[in-house]
Amino acid sequence: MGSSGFSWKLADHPKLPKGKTVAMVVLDGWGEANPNEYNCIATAETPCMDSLKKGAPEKWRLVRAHGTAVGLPTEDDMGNSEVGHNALGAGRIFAQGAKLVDLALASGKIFEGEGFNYIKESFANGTLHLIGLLSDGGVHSRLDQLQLLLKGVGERGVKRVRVHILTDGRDVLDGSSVGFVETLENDLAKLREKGIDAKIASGGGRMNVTMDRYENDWNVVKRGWDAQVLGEAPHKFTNALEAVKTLRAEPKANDQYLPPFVIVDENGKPVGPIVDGDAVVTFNFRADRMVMIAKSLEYENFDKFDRVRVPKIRYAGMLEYDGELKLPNHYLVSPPEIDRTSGEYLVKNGVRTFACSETVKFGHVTFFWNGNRSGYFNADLEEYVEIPSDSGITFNEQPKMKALQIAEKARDAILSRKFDQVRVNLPNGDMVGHTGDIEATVVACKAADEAVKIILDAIEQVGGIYVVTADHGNAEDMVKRDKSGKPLLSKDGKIQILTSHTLEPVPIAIGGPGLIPGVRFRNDVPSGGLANVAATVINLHGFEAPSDYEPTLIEVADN
Ligand SMILES: O=C(O)[C@H](O)COP(=O)(O)O
Ligand SMILES: [Mn+2]
Ligand SMILES: [Mn+2]
Repeated sequence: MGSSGFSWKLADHPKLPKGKTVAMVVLDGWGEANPNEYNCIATAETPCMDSLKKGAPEKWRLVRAHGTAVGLPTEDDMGNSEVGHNALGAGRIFAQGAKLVDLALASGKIFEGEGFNYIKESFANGTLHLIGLLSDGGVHSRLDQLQLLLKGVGERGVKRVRVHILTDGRDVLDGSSVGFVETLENDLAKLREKGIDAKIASGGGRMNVTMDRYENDWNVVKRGWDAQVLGEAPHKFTNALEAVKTLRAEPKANDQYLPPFVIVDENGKPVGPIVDGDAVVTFNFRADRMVMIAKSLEYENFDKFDRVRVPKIRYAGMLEYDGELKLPNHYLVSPPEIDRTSGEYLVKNGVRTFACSETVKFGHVTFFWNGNRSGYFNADLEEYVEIPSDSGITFNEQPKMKALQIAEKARDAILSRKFDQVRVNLPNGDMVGHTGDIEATVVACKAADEAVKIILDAIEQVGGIYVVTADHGNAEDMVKRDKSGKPLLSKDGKIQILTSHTLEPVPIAIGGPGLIPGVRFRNDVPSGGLANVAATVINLHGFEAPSDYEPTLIEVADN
């Protein structure tokens, strides 16, 4: 124990034994909603998850996974993987990036910090480039924050601004990109009225350009580099609105996957390549899909693709995206300090941990789980296994994804008895849900359910315990609804497919032969959320949770 009285040592739980293998299963994008034709989870055959639900209320319940329960600004904010896994792993609710940026913009502190002062030095002789996701989704970025940033730099001496847009259609409705570009163009026109040379310089769909994650496909980042830095892309337009409208008119085009484009002047010259002396800000607050571009902009030694020309720039992230890598070096807003996560506590108390997912969600059960920290706490006690995801496809083409392989790895880890906690993320409901393909999402949910069954069977064999939950909703509702809950129709009478997450609560189930008699969900934490899960899991490993953690969801009744 240090002089402050702090200790990593967890007290023994008075009733719950140690040494049981605990499987911690996170179904990504798996919320609870009434059955109907747009609820892919209800439509799919999910016998395993259905049987868990029969354990309600003692072994199955719902927890909150959106809004303030996960540190987001308002109850209208849907949950997402970052805040969901942060809460699951850290056991406390931290004000998250979205909120911290809001506060920094409202107080003006964002314009006084080290990061802003650093990029400001380029304002006199260079261009300020803003790169990020253009939508009001609030998952990775928010349009109103970009607007305030533009206004703020305009008031602080910027002479030339170029915005490199990434269209969304994943956290917001497909087709909404057009309206967001119009709004941004209005704002840029206002800056021009003030004598600032402000334009959109390039663009592309977020899943095709720049916003890859966990190094699944560096080509995505390269396409962005080519357009943003080199000013090269297969499509050239003189105006961004025309670009987005034209590219969207192609068969099967959608906002998420628009090809890269650059904006050129009347002579065909790109209006905003990034050159020596410029400043760059990536304005997304969320980390996972900014780490790769941050590396490409910041690292001197970089071999993931040929950058061709590496401009000498001042670069800042909206936030620091990786606390362990200190990436990037400069940022406008400090990230939440997510410390003392359950992963770190458990490892420091000797709990041997195995974590696994496929690439697209691998960082969720490692990096996000551990408070946006990469790497192991103790490589002797931990093993993190990444199964390579398919790349270059949309996941409705392969809706089963790697669920089976993840489950088999988890099963083997459980049966090996080398680990006390085996933690996985099953991506299907979420990744296929984001494609908006209802049929494929039903297949995806079935595959996830089969994977859960494999893991629970292994837990049965070793006398262990399982915790099955989810990080936020997605596949349980695939249609945009009006306030009364009725599906919204577009002008041509078609339903509007919801590709995004939802505001729904998620299930949590506990069980397995290792659960001692009397363990059940308490009924005095009705508003429990994802942050209550960490204390629950710590208890199931036989320890008391740290006193400042959100309360456990379980109790041991005297039988
Ligand atoms: O990044 C994404 O894929 C979406 O914006 C959010 O999905 P996730 O929070 O489940 O990763
Ligand atoms: Mn998720
Ligand atoms: Mn998602």
